[in-house]
Amino acid sequence: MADITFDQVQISYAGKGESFVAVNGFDARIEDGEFVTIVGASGCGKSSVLLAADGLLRPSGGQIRIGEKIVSKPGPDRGVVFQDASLMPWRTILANVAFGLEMQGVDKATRLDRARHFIELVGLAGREEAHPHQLSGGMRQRVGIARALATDPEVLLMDEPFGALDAQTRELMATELLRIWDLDRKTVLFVTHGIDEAVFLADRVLVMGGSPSRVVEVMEIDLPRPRDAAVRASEAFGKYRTHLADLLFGAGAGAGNTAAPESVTP
Ligand SMILES: Nc1ncnc2c1ncn2[C@@H]1O[C@H](COP(=O)(O)OP(=O)(O)OP(=O)(O)O)[C@@H](O)[C@H]1O
Repeated sequence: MADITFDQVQISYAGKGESFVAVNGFDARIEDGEFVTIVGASGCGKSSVLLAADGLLRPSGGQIRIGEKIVSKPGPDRGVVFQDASLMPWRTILANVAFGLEMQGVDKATRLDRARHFIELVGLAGREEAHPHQLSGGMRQRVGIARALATDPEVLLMDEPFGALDAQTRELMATELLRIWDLDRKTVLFVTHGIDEAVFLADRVLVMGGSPSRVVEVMEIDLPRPRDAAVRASEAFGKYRTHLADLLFGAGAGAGNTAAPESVTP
C-alpha cells in the first residue's frame, strides 16, 4: 500500500483563447491506509483531481506521487471506480472482474480464482455467469469495486461510485464498502457530492473551493469504526454534517456554489 501526495497541483483545460485553470495550488497528502473523501461545489474540479491521480490527465503544474513514484500515466498500482461501472457488456461478471488480471498476464486458473474471490467479497456469489445488463445498478457498482480490487492495487480512486444509485442503496453500499475496506485498509480517495457520505466514510474530508479551486479546509472525522447506523444517528455525526454543510453552502462558501444542501444530501 502507499500514500498519495498532491504537491501544488494545477489543472488547466485548453480553451479557444487562453487555457482555463480549473485547479491551482492543490496540496494534499493521503496517508497509507487512510480513507479520504473530497467534496466541493459542482464543477470545482473534483473529477479532474481524480483523473490526474489516475494519470489520465496530466497536470499543467505540480506533481502527484503514489508512494515515491510520480504519476505520469495509469498503472496497476491504482484501482479506479467511476460513477458508471463501465463494465464490458459482452463479458460475464467473472470475465469483467478478471479483465485487469488478464491484462497483467496472470494465468487463467489464477485469475478466475481471484475474480471469484472478489465477486464473493462484494456479495455477488452465484452471479458469475450473468452479464452486466442482468444486474441492478448497485450490483454493477459492486462488480466495479470487485474489478478494481482484483488486481490488488496500492490505492483506490473512486469518483462518485454510488452517485447514480437511490438513497437507500447508496447508504447500503457505503456500509459495504467500509466492510471491504476494513479487511486490508487500502489508501482510498473518494469523490462525492453527498455530505453524509463524505462524513460517514472518511478519516478526513478535503473541502475544495475557490476559483481556481484548491483544498480550502481539511476536516478530521473522529468517529468510531466500524461505522454503522448508530454512528450515522449520533450527535457527533450531526455536528460534522452541519459544519460541512456550512462550509459548502454557508456565507463563506466558495464562488459559484449556489446549490441548496438538500439537493446534494444522499
Ligand atoms: N475536458 C474538459 N475541457 C474543458 N473544460 C473541462 C473539461 N473537463 C472539465 N472541465 C472544466 O473543469 C472544471 C472542473 O470540472 P470537474 O468535472 O473536474 O469538476 P467536478 O467538481 O468533478 O464537477 P461535478 O461535481 O459537477 O462532477 C469545470 O469548470 C469544467 O467545466
